[in-house]
Amino acid sequence: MNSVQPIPVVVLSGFLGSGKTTLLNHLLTHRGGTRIGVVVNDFGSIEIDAMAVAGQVGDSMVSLGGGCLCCAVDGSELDAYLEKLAAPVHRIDVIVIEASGLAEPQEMVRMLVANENPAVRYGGLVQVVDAAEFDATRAAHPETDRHLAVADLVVLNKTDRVDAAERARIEAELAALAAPGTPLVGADHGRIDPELLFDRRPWTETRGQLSFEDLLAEAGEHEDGDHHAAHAHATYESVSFATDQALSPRRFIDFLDRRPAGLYRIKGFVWFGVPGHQERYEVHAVGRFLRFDPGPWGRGEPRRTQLVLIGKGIDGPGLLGALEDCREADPGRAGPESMWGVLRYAPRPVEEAPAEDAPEDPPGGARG
Ligand SMILES: Nc1nc2c(ncn2[C@@H]2O[C@H](COP(=O)(O)OP(=O)(O)OP(=O)(O)O)[C@@H](O)[C@H]2O)c(=O)[nH]1
Repeated sequence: MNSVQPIPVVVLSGFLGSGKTTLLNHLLTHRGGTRIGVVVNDFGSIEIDAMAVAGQVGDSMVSLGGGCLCCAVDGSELDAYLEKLAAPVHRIDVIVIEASGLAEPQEMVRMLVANENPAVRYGGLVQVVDAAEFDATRAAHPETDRHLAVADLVVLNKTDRVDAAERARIEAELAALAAPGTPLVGADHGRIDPELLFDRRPWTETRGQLSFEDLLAEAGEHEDGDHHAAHAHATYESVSFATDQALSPRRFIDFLDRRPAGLYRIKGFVWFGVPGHQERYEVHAVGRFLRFDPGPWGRGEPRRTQLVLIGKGIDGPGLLGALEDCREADPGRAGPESMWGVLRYAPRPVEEAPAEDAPEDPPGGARG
């Protein structure tokens, strides 16, 4: 059985000039030891420094050429690019697609969800909004509202260009346009915490020996850390939860369904212990987007649940209490139907999985 987890593919969408490239540059320079694969329309605006620091120049960078990504590339072409990026030799941890400012994000999401390559998985849709141009963009491009409705995370960028009252007004409008519970993050020059989108590996985890490039990037991180990165981190809170008891799949899904909008990200793994579903379920939530990836436990690895929750203005003790209430003392008695809620958010069973471990047909797709 293949224990390598599929690489999440995050789509960065937003109207022309909203700040997608700026945000992508920020992610590239604050990625820690994480290796980011990038798919963009053109490299013109990606800072060469960021690319060099990220060690992404060369084969793992893929340009789709000019024009609108969705229109210019059909599904099979995108699949080929993703396959190239996902080749084990690149050791890519996350792929970010910067959709052209004119792209229909739904189309991109559809292509990714339909992608049959087991090496990648759809990882959520981030919609970047220009605070200063919000009204003008909506008036000229009514499809903006539709794009907001399908976003998993909304980034209100260019907050430096509006005053507090204007920002509050736009935030209220965005909350009404986005699906209920969609988190909204404010940003100045795209400076969001990269942890909202992917796990940042520490340098030591990915490198045996630091190369010159790594040292350069590390120095850059520390230098910058005093300003942007540290600032971004300071505005978020994170809470950790761990238990050796199994979690009730029904209660955990209920917890996730009711998660507050300020809870931007959840990552970790869960042990449900339900007969036929003894795998380790990796959980990954970005905003409203939710995904479970079942996989094998390591040899001798204790069965347990470990989660990190990241958000702003979240009630840490309340969340931990709610997670404690999800614990299940006797998971062996649960029927397979108790897993349906979880399996709705899991990918199709992998072919190599032993028959007795293969999940039943889930009653829905993997989209949250
Ligand atoms: N004042 C201000 N300017 C910003 C901010 N974010 C980005 N910009 C500027 O806005 C312009 C457009 O930003 P980009 O990151 O290129 O936007 P984009 O969405 O990638 O643009 P397209 O590729 O044309 O769709 C650039 O001049 C940025 O420097 C911000 O938060 N505040």
